[in-house]
Order: sequence, then C-alpha cells, then structure tokens
Amino acid sequence: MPNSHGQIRAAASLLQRMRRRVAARAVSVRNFTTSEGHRPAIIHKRSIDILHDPWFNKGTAFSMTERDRLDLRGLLPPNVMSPQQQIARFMADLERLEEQVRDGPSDPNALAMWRILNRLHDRNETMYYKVLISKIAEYAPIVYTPTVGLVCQNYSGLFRRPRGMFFSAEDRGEMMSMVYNWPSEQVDMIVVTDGSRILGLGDLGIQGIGIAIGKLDLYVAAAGINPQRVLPVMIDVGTNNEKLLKNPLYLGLQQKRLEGDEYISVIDEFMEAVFTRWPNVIVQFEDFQSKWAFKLLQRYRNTYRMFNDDVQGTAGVAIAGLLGAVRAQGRAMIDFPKMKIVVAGAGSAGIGVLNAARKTMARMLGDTETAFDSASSQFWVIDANGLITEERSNIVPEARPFARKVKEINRQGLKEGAGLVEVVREVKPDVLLGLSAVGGLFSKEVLEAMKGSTSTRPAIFAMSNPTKNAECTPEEAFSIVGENIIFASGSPFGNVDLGNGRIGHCNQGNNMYLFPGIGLGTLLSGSRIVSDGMLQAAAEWAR
Ligand SMILES: NC(=O)c1ccc[n+]([C@@H]2O[C@H](COP(=O)([O-])OP(=O)(O)OC[C@H]3O[C@@H](n4cnc5c(N)ncnc54)[C@H](O)[C@@H]3O)[C@@H](O)[C@H]2O)c1
Ligand SMILES: O=C(O)C[C@H](O)C(=O)O
Ligand SMILES: [Mg+2]
Repeated sequence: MPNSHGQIRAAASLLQRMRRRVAARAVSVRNFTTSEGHRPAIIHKRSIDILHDPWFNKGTAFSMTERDRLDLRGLLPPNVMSPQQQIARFMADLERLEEQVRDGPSDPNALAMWRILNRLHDRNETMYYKVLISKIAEYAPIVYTPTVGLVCQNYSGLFRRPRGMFFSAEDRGEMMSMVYNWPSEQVDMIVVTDGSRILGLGDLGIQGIGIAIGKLDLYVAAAGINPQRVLPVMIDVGTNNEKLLKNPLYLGLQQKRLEGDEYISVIDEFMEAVFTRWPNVIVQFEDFQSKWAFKLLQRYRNTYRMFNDDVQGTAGVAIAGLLGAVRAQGRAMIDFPKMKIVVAGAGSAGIGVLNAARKTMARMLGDTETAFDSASSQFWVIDANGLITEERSNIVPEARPFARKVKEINRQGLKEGAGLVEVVREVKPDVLLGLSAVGGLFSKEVLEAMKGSTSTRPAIFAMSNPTKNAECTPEEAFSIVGENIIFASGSPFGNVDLGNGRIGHCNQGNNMYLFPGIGLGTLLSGSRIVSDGMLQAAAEWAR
C-alpha cells in the first residue's frame, strides 16, 4: 500500500496510464453481440481469450474483418459460417436425441440433451439462447423442470465449469468484497437458493444451484433479460443430506446446516452485499425450505426488491388456474368464492396458494373481515398429519388461518387428522390441489372419491415436481375421475388420448409462467418492492 504523498501520486499516475492502455486496447466491434447487427459491443479481450469467453465467442461465425481486428486469424477453421448454419450443424446432434426422448422419455437421454445444451451455454451464450428460444417448448423441460432436478441430484459429478456465485458459511465477513469478483457491472436479476428443498427432491445442498441456473435461463429466453445481467447464486450453509455429507466427491461444505441467528446472519450479509453493489437488482428466493421461506420473505419484502417464487409465484399461477377453472366450468367469475377447495400440502407452496386464493375470494366478497372468514371456510387443508383443524398441536403459524373449526367439521363427519380420501369423500370438492411433494398421493381411492364432486367439471391440479413427485398422472385422473375433468400438473406431461379423436388436455401449472414476467415488470416499472398486488394483478391477467 502507498504510504506517502509522492508514492500515492506515483500510484495514481500508474493507474491512469494502465486505464489509458486498457482503453486503447478496447476494440469496438460493430454487429458483434446481436444477430440483427445494430448494437456495437466494446470488448477488452483479444485472440484466444475471446474464443474462451461465452459472452463474446461467436466461433466459426466471426467474419474475416472481425478475425483480423481481434487477432483471431488462424485460430478458427477458414470457412465463415452464418449463425443459421452454425445452429443447423448443432441441431443435427441434438435433434437425434430429441427424437429418442419424444419416443420414450428416459433420464439418460434427457441428461444427454442437457449436457449438449450446457456445453453450448459454456461456449457461446448468444447461440445457446437462440437455440433455446427457437424451441422453448421442447427445451424448457431439459434446462428446467423436470430434467434440472436430475442435474441437481448429480451436480457434483456433472460439474465442469462454474456458473454463478457461491457464498458459503466460510465467507462470513467477506461477502461485501466478494460481490465485486463478479465480472458484470450491472446485474438485473438474481435467483438465489440455499439448496434446502430442491423441487420435491429434498435437501441437495450446493447441488441446488442448478435450479437457479434453470430459472434464469427462462428469464433470458422468455422475458428477454440480458444474459450478462443475470446471476445464479448458491448460499451454502451446509446440508443435512446424509448421503452428501458422506460423499467424498460432494462439492459443498460437508457440515450440518447452520440454524437460527447464525443462518439469518449469512443471508443478511448476502442481501446487504448484493444490494450495495447493484442497488436496483431483483432477488428471487427459490427452493428454501418452508420454515425459512416465510421468515425471509417477511424479513426482506419491504426493504429489498425481492420475492419468493415458491410462495408467491406458485400462488399467482394457481390463482390463474383456479379462475380459469371457474370459467371452464361455465360459471361466472363471481362464483369463485363459492368453490370448495381441498389442498394437500401446507408448505411454502401450499400456504402461498391458500393465502392468495383467500385474498382473491375476500376481495370478490367485499374485503371485509367477514369476507375473509367466509373465504377461509372454502378450504380444507391436509398435511403429512392429515386434516388441519384448530385442535392441531404445534401448528405452523402460517397454516393457522386455514385450520378448520372443530364443530364445523364434526358436522361434516370429519375430525382432526382425517385422511385425504375421507376428506374428499365428505367435502366433494370442486378442486383438488396437490403441493405435497408426494408422488402418487392422489391414489385410485382419492380419485374415485373425486367422482363424487358436486362440480360438473372437477379440477385436479397435481402440482408437485419433478415428474415422479406428481400427485397423479393425467392418464390416472382422466381414466378414473372422467373425461370432463380440468387437469393441470407442475411438471410437463403429454395430453391423453381419450379415443374417438377426443383429447384429455394436460395443462401445466408451474410458476415458470409467472416469474419471468414478474421480474421483467418489476424491472421496467422501477417498483421499489414486489407487492402482493403486483402478483395478484399478474395472476388475474393471466387467466
Ligand atoms: N408447480 C409449481 O409451480 C410448484 C411451485 C412450488 C412448489 N412446487 C412443488 O410443491 C411441492 C411442495 O413444495 P413446498 O415448498 O411446499 O414443500 P414442503 O416440504 O415445505 O411442503 C410439503 C407439504 O406437504 C405435506 N405432506 C407431506 N406428506 C403428505 C401427505 N401424505 N399428504 C398430504 N400432505 C403431505 C407436508 O406436511 C408439507 O406441509 C414440491 O414438490 C415442489 O416441487 C410446485
Ligand atoms: O421449479 C419448478 O419447476 C417449480 C417450483 O419452483 C418448484 O419448486 O417445484
Ligand atoms: Mg421452486
């Protein structure tokens, strides 16, 4: 460090000279980053370094002029390819596998497709997003749910190049300077996870970063966010997954998760650091176990531009689906508060949906306290211990507003802890919604019971992810409950052939249809926070 005025002046002038030299080496290349060719990009790299930088690499599509100006001549095969030719060459490989996946989805083939796409992501981001956007319906299930679940489960073995940032419990006190290690001056969108509840797959520790990467891919592909301005983040506070704790190849901290104030202090430090460097960033919390999801949302929602996708994004998509179901049942929208809804799962997702649905119903009923009470009585909530009533001991505070009154359910012939089949039989709901992470929970008996629904078109939303964790498949639902049902699943399933040219439609109810728009809307509007009203408006507009 300089310690006298003379040394400080010398250091300052050296810095000046270095800055000028760097500026002189910066090359302004027209038509560089965009295919349309009207936005110049400044790049402070030359030669092989450009080919190794996925933000700027264009591979064989570098024109001869660019090759000369960037010292690339001789570093690439001589034939200049158009971006279209490049994509055609790449697709030949991918489409062969795609056919196999279409003929019979299998984990190894889906993973092989993910590897090919991921390698392109690491080489040439511009081309990667062009490919992704061109076939988003086909490739979203590869870079996102369900294949991303498999990727997270195998992340330590699949890891080749880092993507995003890792903050660990070991980095306490360092995060404020660490954020400046990220190469991008501007970041618009961060998706952060602590890996504690990845889809329905449980605690995957550091391997959960895959989910943040997959979500941000959709921000770029669906919302048009600049790929240089997105940042996937993993906060590694340990893992309680015994298999990972014992695996010598596991890439995260091999210690039990931090709890209590220690845990919160890590997340606080991270939030302060990222909002100091990028005051306008939006932070999406993803796949935090429920006990932290609610607490952190309450802690930050009025201070920072942030939201929790599992609590709020899921709620928005579910409300859009529920309002769509009212319409599909041929009822007036104002009938929504009359719907009887059974929800299996009272975690971050289930409670998020319940809160938002209650709010929407109460608003339709006039937004009074009585309206809230009356709306609450439309829900029957079941968790791992059965029907939640006021008699439940150790009830989580977030579930309390939805606990059924004992007298009331006694009249229905139900009691605390009643099982799902019993509840469905007695309630005869219009909607059965699953966010339990339990594959097959909507068993034959449960679906048989749904045949007693008082609705002409009962709705079944099996929203848990990934595919194996879905509460039932569309085939099961259509074949057991009947052809008139309205069906949605969290992970993608194909439609069901009902014979005689009729199709049972499988809709997808996944927060992917909401979060890119929420992020983009927040960014464009310059809103200081992400309010419930914004999510509500998005849900009602989406239906
Ligand atoms: N489709 C979507 O957009 C979307 C969004 C968020 C979460 N999810 C999925 O929802 C699932 C749950 O997520 P979460 O964060 O709420 O998890 P969580 O672990 O916090 O909650 C799961 C809930 O299900 C309950 N449960 C467990 N076994 C049950 C059973 N046999 N019967 C009834 N309830 C049972 C638990 O008691 C708990 O209340 C996951 O699979 C996740 O992938 C889907
Ligand atoms: O990631 C998804 O596919 C949806 C949701 O956020 C989940 O946690 O399951
Ligand atoms: Mg999630």
